[in-house]
Amino acid sequence: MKEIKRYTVTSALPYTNGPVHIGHLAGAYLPADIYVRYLRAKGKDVVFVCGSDEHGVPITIKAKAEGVTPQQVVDKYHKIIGDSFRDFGISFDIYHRTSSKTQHETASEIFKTIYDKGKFIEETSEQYFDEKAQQFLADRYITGTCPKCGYDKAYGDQCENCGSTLNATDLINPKSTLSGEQPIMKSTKHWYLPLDQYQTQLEKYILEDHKDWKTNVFGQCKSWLHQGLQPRAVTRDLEWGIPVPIPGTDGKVLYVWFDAPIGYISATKELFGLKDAAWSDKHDEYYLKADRKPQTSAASWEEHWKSKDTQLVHFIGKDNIVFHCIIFPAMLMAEGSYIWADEVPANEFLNLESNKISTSRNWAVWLNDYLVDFKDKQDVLRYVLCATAPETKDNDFTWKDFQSRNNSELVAIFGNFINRVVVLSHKYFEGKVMPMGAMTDFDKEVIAELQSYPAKIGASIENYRFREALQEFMSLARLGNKYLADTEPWKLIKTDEERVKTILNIGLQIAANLAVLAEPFIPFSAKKLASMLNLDNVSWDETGSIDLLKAGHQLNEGVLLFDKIEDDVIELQIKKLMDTKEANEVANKVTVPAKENITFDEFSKMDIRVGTIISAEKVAKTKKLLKLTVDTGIDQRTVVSGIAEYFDPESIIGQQVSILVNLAPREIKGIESQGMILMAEDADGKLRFTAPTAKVKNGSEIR
Ligand SMILES: Nc1ncnc2c1ncn2[C@@H]1O[C@H](COP(=O)(O)OP(=O)(O)OP(=O)(O)O)[C@@H](O)[C@H]1O
Ligand SMILES: [Zn+2]
Repeated sequence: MKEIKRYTVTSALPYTNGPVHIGHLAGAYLPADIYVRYLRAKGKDVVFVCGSDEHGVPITIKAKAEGVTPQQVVDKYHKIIGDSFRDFGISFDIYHRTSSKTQHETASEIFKTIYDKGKFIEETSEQYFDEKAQQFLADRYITGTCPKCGYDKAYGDQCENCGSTLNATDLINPKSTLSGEQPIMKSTKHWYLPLDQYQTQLEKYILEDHKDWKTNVFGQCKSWLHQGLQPRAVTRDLEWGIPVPIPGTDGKVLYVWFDAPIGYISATKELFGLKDAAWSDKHDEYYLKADRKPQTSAASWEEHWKSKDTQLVHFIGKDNIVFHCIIFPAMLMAEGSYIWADEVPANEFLNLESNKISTSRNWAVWLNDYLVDFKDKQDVLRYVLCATAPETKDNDFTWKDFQSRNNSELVAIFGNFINRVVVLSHKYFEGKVMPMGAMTDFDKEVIAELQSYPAKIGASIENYRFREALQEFMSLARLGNKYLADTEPWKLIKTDEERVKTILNIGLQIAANLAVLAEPFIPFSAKKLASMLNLDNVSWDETGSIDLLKAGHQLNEGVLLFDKIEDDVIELQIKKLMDTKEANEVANKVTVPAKENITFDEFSKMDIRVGTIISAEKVAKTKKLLKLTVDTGIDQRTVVSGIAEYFDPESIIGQQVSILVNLAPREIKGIESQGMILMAEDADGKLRFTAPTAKVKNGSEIR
């Protein structure tokens, strides 16, 4: 085990083609933030860096679609994303961006070093070219069928269905996303990182030295290495990006995945460069903390990237594993002077109400929207996303679960305990901490349990088991709640005030411990609680003690930490999602092609009439069927119709309908159905009656 002197913690650079959603948070940002806040509370040296990933094809596609420049696209989302991270309490030391000068310099320098060492392969090859757009088609400029899984919307660099990393030339039936045309082949020169030459070194690095990585991460790496690594192009024929830093390469830029991870390095560089003079000038631009410089004694950014005693930790989602565990380390191996990731605690994916979160389909809970709709409730989302984080397998976020975790855990357990102990202290002892008297055996048991929590929570965090850590934390809140419920100070106050002093002292010590231990998870509430308790500057290592608040210490007024979230608030969010779903269905619905021609005689065989529904009831034990009685003008007959999901029986009595009366009767669920009601099916799948625009006599023929 290496001795760790300092930590460099990174979260995946969010791609600036949209705001951040709850999937991003659960995958790469919230766990990192919890980890870093914990390290800070432990007094460790740490920098936490991130920034916007601003290059690459999707940005240029978006810019084109919106009629603006790529720079305008990234400026817009850099601000939306940066603001929302800050307001959500993601405590980056710097939120940088890859379009910055420092990034251009750093990425160019690293490329140049590898180039000068002769470690790239230079190769002219045939690449797809769109003749209409006069452009080479890299990455997302080309789509086609994935050769691995057959998905027909795979991109030139990756299949989002099976997760395979692809080369554009692997695609079956390639099409340009610029013109929709089939591209031609044209030769062009590119630089390749020969990953195959690093195979042995990577195998040792991962398969031998990092058997401790999370199973999902280790498993993916193993399968990559097992397949055998191939050289990978690290340049592209594009305008938007970091120009290839060698002469005669006009119109070529660095591949976005070569550029992006270097963003972590340049962010750290920028941070250290700003330490003095420029510190206050750059607060807004880089989301620096006015009140807190990074907690590190390192003299330069290099110590955080080149020292063997630095622990480098990348927080990412599962689709980024190969880039962080194989490609980025291989780049740094080729460069030669950097350390490689020590830990890559990648998460699986969070889904939303059983569907994959998607920026393009607007199936997401957007952080910037959440912060408006749930003002001052950052901690509720932080709590729920941590409690349900997809640490070992994909997981689902639902609004009902969000509501119930708030109401039955945060409000009913944690909030309730804090409220009781603070309110009672004010009521009985003017908000003063009373001295501890004789302890009962139960008191001693509770205190012993309290003492075990900081180490348990800490160990879970250090092992990247944030859900478990949060559960331990809540167990301590539960312990506090139970302690008061069992000792019932509100009853004892009439007979034994001395005993109540001890009970509330113990209760307040638990509350004070919770204030410190809560900080990594729910920092806004931790701060409120600490201020209620008039508690400051307690470090993680001081917790577990029953001496955090001295006898005679004055508490401040109590405030509620959490409040109940009502049904209507949740229903509104669910409705938003339903509206999105409907809009997507309508957008995706293709009109069914026309059927084959028929003769007039064939048409005339159908006897369609106008009738009126005169009674309707649900068919027992079915979801879809209604039993209708229809006055057809000829007779009154029974029709079984599959419309129960769309209409209440009572609401359709009196409705005029079109009915095919000479359809041969048939038995449905034991009822003879004599005819068929004609319905129109809308794009969203909803059924509507087809009826004359004004009332007509029952039995009128439709011809
Ligand atoms: N649903 C999700 N669950 C967990 N992690 C996710 C999810 N979606 C994205 N991530 C992670 O968030 C980080 C930033 O993602 P990035 O900006 O690259 O967006 P993305 O993966 O293209 O997502 P989207 O397609 O939804 O915009 C990455 O590490 C990615 O793995
Ligand atoms: Zn695929």
